[in-house]
Amino acid sequence: MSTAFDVLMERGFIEQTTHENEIKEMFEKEQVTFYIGFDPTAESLTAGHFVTVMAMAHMQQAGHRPIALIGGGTTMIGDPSGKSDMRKMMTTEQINANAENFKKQLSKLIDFSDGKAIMVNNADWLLNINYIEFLREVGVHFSVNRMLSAECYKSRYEKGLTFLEFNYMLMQSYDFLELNKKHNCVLQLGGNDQWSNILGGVELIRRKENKPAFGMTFKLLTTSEGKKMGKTEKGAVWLDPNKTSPYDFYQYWRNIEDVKVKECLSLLTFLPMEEVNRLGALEGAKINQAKEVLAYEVTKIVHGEQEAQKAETAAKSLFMGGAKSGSIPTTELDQSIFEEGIDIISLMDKANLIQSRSEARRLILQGGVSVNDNKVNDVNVTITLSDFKDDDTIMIKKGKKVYHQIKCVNQ
Ligand SMILES: N[C@@H](Cc1ccc(O)cc1)C(=O)O
Repeated sequence: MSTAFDVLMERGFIEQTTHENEIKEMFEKEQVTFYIGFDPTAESLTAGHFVTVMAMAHMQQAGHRPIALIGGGTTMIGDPSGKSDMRKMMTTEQINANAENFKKQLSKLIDFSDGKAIMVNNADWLLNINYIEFLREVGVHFSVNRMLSAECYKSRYEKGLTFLEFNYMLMQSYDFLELNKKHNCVLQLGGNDQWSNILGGVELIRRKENKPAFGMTFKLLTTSEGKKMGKTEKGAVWLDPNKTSPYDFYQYWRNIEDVKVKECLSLLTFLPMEEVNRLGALEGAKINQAKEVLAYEVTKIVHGEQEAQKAETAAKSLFMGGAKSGSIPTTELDQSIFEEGIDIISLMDKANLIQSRSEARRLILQGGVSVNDNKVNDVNVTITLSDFKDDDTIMIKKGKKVYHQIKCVNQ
């Protein structure tokens, strides 16, 4: 029997664990109550939160009990972990409104019926803390020297870390202690940027209560350039359909970089690993099949099957509609060119789509060129025979409106 730990490990979620062997053993023996915190700093959860939500869902499916903590109290402070600037201070009204949205979204993704999961808001205990009592009970267990060397604050020393934010770690640690006492919560999970905050809570419970407590962090999804995934030129990819339409949401995953497809299938869908491995091994033009499955599955989880189907149909018909209308300018090129392979810029040049190679390069880097509905991310990408569809054509899209067909002919 594979445990929740095995599942998360096999799917590539786990980045760091505090006590790996004990955690493994615990997962084998008992139902574990664990928690993940979400600070309602915006109107909606984002694609960035989605990895941790998926981990929560896998844990729940394996029979463990999630606590989703909404950080109504911690958001009053603002987590400085990994941030180069201090966040704008938010009003209580903003925080409460966002918290309501977070609750609704989480309730769609995790099963909260019959106590199978618990939702809490740390405003309920943090807002009433007595300063002196808190310092004597909690503050006494934290070493300022150690806190100053924590990885998560490194990026802040240039611009300065305020005392307000410096307290954040203690607040999050206190949450874990509170949940440990109230709900017997023994494990905190989170993105890898949360490692120091999680460690703070683990050590607080161990010192103050003399009880076991554990922490584990997950991989953060990044692009091949190391930037946070789930962001577009227009901003974050939101889970709220009013902020990012199910169609745009679908298209984001449909146009993901080739090298990220397998990782996303593994972390963001429930497909069995055999299927993830099969799809992840597809190459050349076939990788588009894998991207279609990814986009469909992620959209289904977040927006439901109907919206996923609609988005898929719309994406396909937009592309096919363009291709079939007949009015699309077409350039015929000999098959030998594609047997050898031709780089995208030279191909666009042959089709008279560009004034200069530097224009083409700029366009591609801005994400303004796609081939067969796949964004070209690399100026050196080579087009070969395998990119052609059954009717010997490929579609190049330049900017928002210019479609151009390349027909492969055998002269
Ligand atoms: N600090 C976490 C959110 C969080 C808040 C309170 C907690 O107890 C745990 C986690 C984040 O920024 O993502």
